[in-house]
Amino acid sequence: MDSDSLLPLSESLELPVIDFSDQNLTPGTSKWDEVKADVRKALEDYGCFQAFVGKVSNIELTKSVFEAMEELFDLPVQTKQRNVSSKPFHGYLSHNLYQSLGIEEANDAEKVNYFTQQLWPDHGNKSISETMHKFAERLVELDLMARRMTMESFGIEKYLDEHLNSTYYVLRMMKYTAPPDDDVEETKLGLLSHTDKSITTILHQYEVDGLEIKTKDNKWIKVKPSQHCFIIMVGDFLCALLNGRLYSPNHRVLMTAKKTRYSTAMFFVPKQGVVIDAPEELVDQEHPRMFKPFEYNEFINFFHSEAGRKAESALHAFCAL
Ligand SMILES: O=C(O)CCC(=O)C(=O)O
Ligand SMILES: [Fe+2]
Repeated sequence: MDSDSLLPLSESLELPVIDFSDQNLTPGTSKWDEVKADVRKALEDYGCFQAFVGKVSNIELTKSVFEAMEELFDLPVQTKQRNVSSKPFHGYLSHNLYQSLGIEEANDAEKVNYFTQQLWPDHGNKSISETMHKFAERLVELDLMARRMTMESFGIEKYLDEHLNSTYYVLRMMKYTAPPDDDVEETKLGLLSHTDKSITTILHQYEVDGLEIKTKDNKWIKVKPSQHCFIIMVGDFLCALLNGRLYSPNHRVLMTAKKTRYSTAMFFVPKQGVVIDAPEELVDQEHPRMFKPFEYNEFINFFHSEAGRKAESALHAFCAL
């Protein structure tokens, strides 16, 4: 087991919750600027926060997503293995307690149909396709707000359109089997500590907890599942794009409850060929350039190499100046 297991779990710390439920949350309003300041502060402090999206708007949708996941993961392994992609680690994955299915560009209805047709070649699955598509659209909406706020808060909003146009989306659905009934922490690890190889990620836990975020002073914060919140997190590429001004937090899944756990993660990722380079506005004497420009796939290839897997931070090992 890595040294992470020795770190204390903070009982008192909780991730900040920021209210995104106001229908009038639009750029240029004072409400927008208020929320933007909270987002900036939370991302500086924790690299992530919980976005509260309202008491009612979300419940039906997340319930349908949960039911869809139960149906999907109940399929035979050979069927789930038909969820393949030309890109590595984008399709069905399974190890220890963890299994996951992936939908590329889940905000595009045709791509979601393609996914259900991989699993049900005769006629797909209309209801699951519609649910996952609607869910992805909702997450994209939320991400666009958070990313606009973040870029505005660093005074680089003039690059926003270019930045958003160079992004695509991957939705992953995850199921973690209940751990064995023993007191060994290692057997409860659903997902090893990592930083996300994304620009941003939006996570959601369905009923059962497990997600833990590492603070800057090396404590684990356990995030309680909430029907009304999504966790928005900085990934390695946003860290590089912002010249290290925000950091991508380490996080893991520890299955302390003896229950099956479902979660979803929407990854916002640079498109093929996009070069990540911090704009000049973020480089000055106080903030010297931290990373050399790099292309997404080159970094991913490094990340999956022996050296990348061994590195404490693949991002720093790959392109720190
Ligand atoms: O299952 C979770 O809550 C976290 C998943 C995660 O961190 C990931 O897929 O990168
Ligand atoms: Fe992650």
